[in-house]
Amino acid sequence: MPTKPPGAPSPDASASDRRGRGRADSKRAPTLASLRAEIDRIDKELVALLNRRAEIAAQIGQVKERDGLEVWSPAREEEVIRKALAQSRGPLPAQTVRLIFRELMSGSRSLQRSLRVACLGPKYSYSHLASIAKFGNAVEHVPVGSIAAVFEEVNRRHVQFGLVPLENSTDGRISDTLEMFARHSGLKIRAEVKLRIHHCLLGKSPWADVRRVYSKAQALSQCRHWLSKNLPQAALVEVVSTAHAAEIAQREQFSAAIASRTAGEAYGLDILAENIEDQLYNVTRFAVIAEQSEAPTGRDKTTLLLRISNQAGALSKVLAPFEKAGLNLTMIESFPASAENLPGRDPSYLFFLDVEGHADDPAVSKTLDAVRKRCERLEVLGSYPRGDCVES
Ligand SMILES: O=C(O)C(=O)C[C@]1(C(=O)O)C=C[C@@H](O)C=C1
Repeated sequence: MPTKPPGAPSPDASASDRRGRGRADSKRAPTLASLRAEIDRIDKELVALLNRRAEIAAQIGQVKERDGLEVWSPAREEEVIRKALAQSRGPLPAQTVRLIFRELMSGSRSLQRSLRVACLGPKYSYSHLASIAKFGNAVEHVPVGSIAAVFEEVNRRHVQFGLVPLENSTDGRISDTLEMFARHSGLKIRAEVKLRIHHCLLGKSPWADVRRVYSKAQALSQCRHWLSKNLPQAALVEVVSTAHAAEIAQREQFSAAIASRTAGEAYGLDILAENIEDQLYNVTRFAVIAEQSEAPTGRDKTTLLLRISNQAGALSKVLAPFEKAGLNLTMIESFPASAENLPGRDPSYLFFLDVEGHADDPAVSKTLDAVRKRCERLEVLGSYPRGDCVES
């Protein structure tokens, strides 16, 4: 039941009652100045506490360096955020608590070591937003020109991590990323980021004058019905990223871009329409790629790449051990093994699978041994903590 604010008249109080009580209460009612003084006192304590926390994080950094441990621990960060959300009784919204703790840990991490993360740019692409959602703002986000370049940057050790899109709930797999994994990239998935995607139509011309709409192929596809209904006259033009589309719309007349609200603000465009994605639930899953994957946390997922012979029943034979062990598969994607196929031979297929659990869990490890015997190639692309969906 809603509680009555202190000093508020009860609904049945008479007007003279209220006038009398109003005079008495005005003596006790907090003033703007007294409330602000209270906030100043709390802020003083908060700043001291935040810095105390940062000092301890810096000490953790020294322990990690001594023991040769990695600075970034996505599992621990998820745990800290989960505990903070469970302890919070409001009135701050959960999303605010999450953002505060994300930035707190981002700043603490940067005291231990400065990190660089490559993602598909330019700035304010959804990959960049996913990188901010995972690492916060106290890392160096390095926007590059293609998904292949993200892999390259990590492989050459120009950055510690890369962020690449894996799949979208409306539009399916991101072939450029799967193809890079298929080419024996040698890199591992270290964490996942599930980002809720809200698209905006951004531009400088009135909606009715828009002749061309630029965006990444997946974003155009996710807004296909909205576009055909609302902008049937416009030509749809695919470009490398949504943020690049925003850059073009900034300088070209009668053009618009489909990108995030943040990209619109960054590139000085008007929001002509928002939330134009066809599906209410439009989530892209990104992978953080690195040289190594994560240790088990008890709440993990493993991504596998399989090459299966082109024979009747081969796939069901390969999947049988998962069923026998009661292991849940959360994704399966087939992909032509074009780089490995030879002319004159039946084409073979690669399969990308997500299985719940960590490759070092005894049940998963035993199952993978059985699966390995039934396929032509099995690669563990990474075991990592399962991520929660976050707003972009
Ligand atoms: O617990 C750790 O390992 C820390 O380094 C501290 C901390 C934090 O600020 O809470 C910072 C960075 C890590 O990625 C995880 C957590």
